[in-house]
Amino acid sequence: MVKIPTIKQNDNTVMPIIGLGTYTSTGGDCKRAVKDAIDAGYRHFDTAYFYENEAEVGEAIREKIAEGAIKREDVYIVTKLWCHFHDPERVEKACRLSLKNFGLDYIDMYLMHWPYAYVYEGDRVMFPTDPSGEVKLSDVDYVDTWKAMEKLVGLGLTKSIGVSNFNSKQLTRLLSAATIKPVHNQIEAHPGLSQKKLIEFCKNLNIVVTGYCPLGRPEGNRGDFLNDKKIIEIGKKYNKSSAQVILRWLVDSGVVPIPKSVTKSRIQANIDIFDFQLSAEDRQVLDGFNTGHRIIPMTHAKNSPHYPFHEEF
Ligand SMILES: NC(=O)C1=CN([C@@H]2O[C@H](COP(=O)(O)OP(=O)(O)OC[C@H]3O[C@@H](n4cnc5c(N)ncnc54)[C@H](OP(=O)(O)O)[C@@H]3O)[C@@H](O)[C@H]2O)C=CC1
Ligand SMILES: O=C1CO[C@H](CO)[C@@H](O)[C@@H]1O
Repeated sequence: MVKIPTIKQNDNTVMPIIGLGTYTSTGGDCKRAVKDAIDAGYRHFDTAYFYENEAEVGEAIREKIAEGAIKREDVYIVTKLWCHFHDPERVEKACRLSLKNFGLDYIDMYLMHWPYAYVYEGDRVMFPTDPSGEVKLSDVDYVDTWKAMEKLVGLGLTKSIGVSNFNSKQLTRLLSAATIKPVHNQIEAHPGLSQKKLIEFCKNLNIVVTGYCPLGRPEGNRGDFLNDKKIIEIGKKYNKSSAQVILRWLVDSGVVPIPKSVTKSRIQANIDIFDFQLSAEDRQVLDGFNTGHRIIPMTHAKNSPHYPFHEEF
């Protein structure tokens, strides 16, 4: 079993520096993946209300606790408030819904999934749309949503709170109003979008960056970075796969990656990255892939005043 290093965060909580992503893991695959991951050594799990798999993640963890394999305090569970729950009146209810899905009494990290909001039309209506098919945006300010999230910590529903997909200006504005500082900013990070400026910005504020789509979200045989000859060649030097090289590069870049997999061998391999060190030269090669291209631009929200990607970083 791999022993994953941990990081101490700005609220004194501690988190493993790589986790398991779970977006699109459903239908039994998710539960099996979380259990395989626990066996492999993972102790950090990333999900969201939006992924509709909190129940599977919770079931896997509760079964592993019942088996005596882990204790609740050994695992770090991250989930997220979806955009239709931003109205401060809905935040506590949304968090309690997630806890009910998990079958647990606290979350480790509750993130605001995006800075922009949607109109609420029901708990399960994730993308409320108008007759022309446009997503109905709401003008709730993320600062007001954050104020409601701060109360969740006092209620003991979550140990920590953080944000996702916030740009540097939004973080600055949030910090000027916050009583509790965000612990995380979860952002897209992979060789094509290395996010050096935002990572440095967050580091200076002592905010941990967790990185989504760390492998560039490969699907089927469309491997992009995973099939790249230069990355494969680097891997050969260390007897590692291109996925392992990329994940190690992210960790060395100050990012906590959360690769998703439902494949046991990949789940195991993706954390087997702590027994080698990339040379400065190899890290530079990885740095050279940055094009700034986003896999997840969420352009349907570009007219929201809180859309994050109009800024440089
Ligand atoms: N905050 C946010 O807005 C967002 C957060 N996220 C979070 O980040 C996580 C990771 O991002 P995600 O979009 O899933 O993309 P990833 O970059 O993690 O790619 C996942 C894909 O890579 C495959 N894969 C995993 N490991 C390997 C490997 N070693 N070799 C080859 N293929 C591999 C998986 O296949 P298979 O499962 O079949 O093995 C899956 O198809 C999400 O699952 C979610 O938890 C993601 C997007 C946005
Ligand atoms: O977490 C997420 C997973 O990916 C989705 C896009 O495919 C995003 O909408 C969402 O933020």
